[in-house]
Amino acid sequence: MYEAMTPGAQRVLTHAQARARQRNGTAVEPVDLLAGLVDEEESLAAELLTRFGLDPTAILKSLGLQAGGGSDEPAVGAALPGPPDSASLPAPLPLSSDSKSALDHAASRARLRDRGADVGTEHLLAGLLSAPSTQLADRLGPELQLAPLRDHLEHAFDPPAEPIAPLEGMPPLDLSDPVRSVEIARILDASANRAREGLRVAEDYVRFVLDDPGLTRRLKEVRHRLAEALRGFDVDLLIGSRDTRGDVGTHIMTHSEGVRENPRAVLTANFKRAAEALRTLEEYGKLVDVWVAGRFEVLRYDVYTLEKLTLSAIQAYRGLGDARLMVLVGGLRTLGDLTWIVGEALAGGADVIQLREKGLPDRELLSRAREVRILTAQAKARFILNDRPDLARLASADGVHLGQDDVSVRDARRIVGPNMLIGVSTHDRPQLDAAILSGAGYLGVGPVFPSATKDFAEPELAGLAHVRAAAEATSLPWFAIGGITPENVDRVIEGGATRIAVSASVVRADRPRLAAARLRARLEGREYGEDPETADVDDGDR
Ligand SMILES: Cc1ncc(COP(=O)(O)OP(=O)(O)O)c(N)n1
Ligand SMILES: Cc1ncsc1CCOP(=O)(O)O
Ligand SMILES: [Mg+2]
Repeated sequence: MYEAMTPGAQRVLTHAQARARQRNGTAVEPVDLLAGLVDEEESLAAELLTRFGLDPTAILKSLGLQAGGGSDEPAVGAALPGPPDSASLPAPLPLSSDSKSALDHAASRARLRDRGADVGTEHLLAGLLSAPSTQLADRLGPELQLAPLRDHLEHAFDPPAEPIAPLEGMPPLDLSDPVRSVEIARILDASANRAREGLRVAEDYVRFVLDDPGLTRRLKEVRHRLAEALRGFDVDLLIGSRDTRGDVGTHIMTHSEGVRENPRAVLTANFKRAAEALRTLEEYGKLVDVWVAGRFEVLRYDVYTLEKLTLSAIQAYRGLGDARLMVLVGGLRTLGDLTWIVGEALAGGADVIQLREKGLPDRELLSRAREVRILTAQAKARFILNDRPDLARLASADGVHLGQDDVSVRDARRIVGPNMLIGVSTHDRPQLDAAILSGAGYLGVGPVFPSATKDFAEPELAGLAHVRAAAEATSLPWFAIGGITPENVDRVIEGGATRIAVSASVVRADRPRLAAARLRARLEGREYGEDPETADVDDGDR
């Protein structure tokens, strides 16, 4: 197999050997091959990764590896400064069966056009992404989206299609014919405008309706990248070909285009408009330059992702928009203790109850979850179950909360379906960004202070800095958590939090209802006792 590869691809295999040895592996696995591809910096594969926004350093980081770990060993079969001292080289590790399958895929990609072709780094990359057993997408973080590149590579090596015989009476498309190129330029120009406008309308929604800095920044970036990609065309030709008054399409409007029921309908129509326009730019762009066309393809996938993130933010808002005080209940001896404390927290003003039990048998946990479901439904409050998507579904909870070591949002979504809220704990800015991208519906932000409920080592405290970072990053509902009490809650609010999640300061308080009411008052900007509705908290007897 080695001799049928380009020198670059051979070097990749050598790097992969080094990577496998570094992690004390007994065989070269697909992750080693991917790392080997990244190590070979000047290659077609590296160019493709960069073109599809996959930063090589981020890939290595996501695999838990460091840059520069590739081998300095001479490549097998490469032009060498002198003969390799084969006695000093360690015996090569075998390829795992998944790696073999990836190389088989690579070879078949290389030979689609030419049976005698050598396997290059671009084929290796295609093989790695397309061989089902390698499952590289699962190994990489959610911020690294392999799908657009994989889809691109799926047909990148297809043999050129047979030219289609022109239909009787219709001339073939000839771009050297000025009239024809003007027609294509008109299509490209109109689509560029539609894409720009659609993106701008969507950006206005996330900026002014959702007030979401993160989504606004992302949409702006996409608009800028669109402008850059359009520079790949002859801009003068595009504008020169514009004939808005003569465009028959400008006078035709369907009923559905004229009616928008609410701002959300405006949003979805415009995401769709932008994606469709990008598809047109991609398809007709191929007549001008395939590489430029590829950039529109990547942008279209980004638009789909942003549409999904925006719709999740709206859905999360619907579910938790007005919720401010989440109380985590758990560690209670009996069902009676649990129902009492939940009732007190709700009476004091909690609008979300999270059941957080560690170590109860599943059957007991489910039965308690069902009880909390009933109590929260009666009080029109939300119910979140910690850690367990399966039981959250069985108990008809409104949401499930996941930490960094719990199952991923993606896997939880497969269990709970499309509508349940999924909350994610975050302890720093990268986790916050990743949680937003993963489609989380709300976020936990902490620990802000040392907690009496869960032990954290000093360096694990995220502190108020993380609260301030969250306030700047997103409009998704997020709850500051960790050691928050009526005494320190003002500092958290000053840091930008509008919602908090607490446990000990309510559950272990002498008067839980009063504690919840004091926290609630501060979240609403009141002094406790100012509002006649809560001024006289009537604590139930324990
Ligand atoms: C709102 C909220 N934020 C954070 C957490 C903590 O979740 P996790 O990190 O999974 O830790 P455990 O609670 O499972 O110990 C939470 N539960 N709720
Ligand atoms: C589960 C968890 N995760 C971060 S802080 C925390 C505990 C919250 O409880 P408390 O309000 O008692 O600190
Ligand atoms: Mg957890």
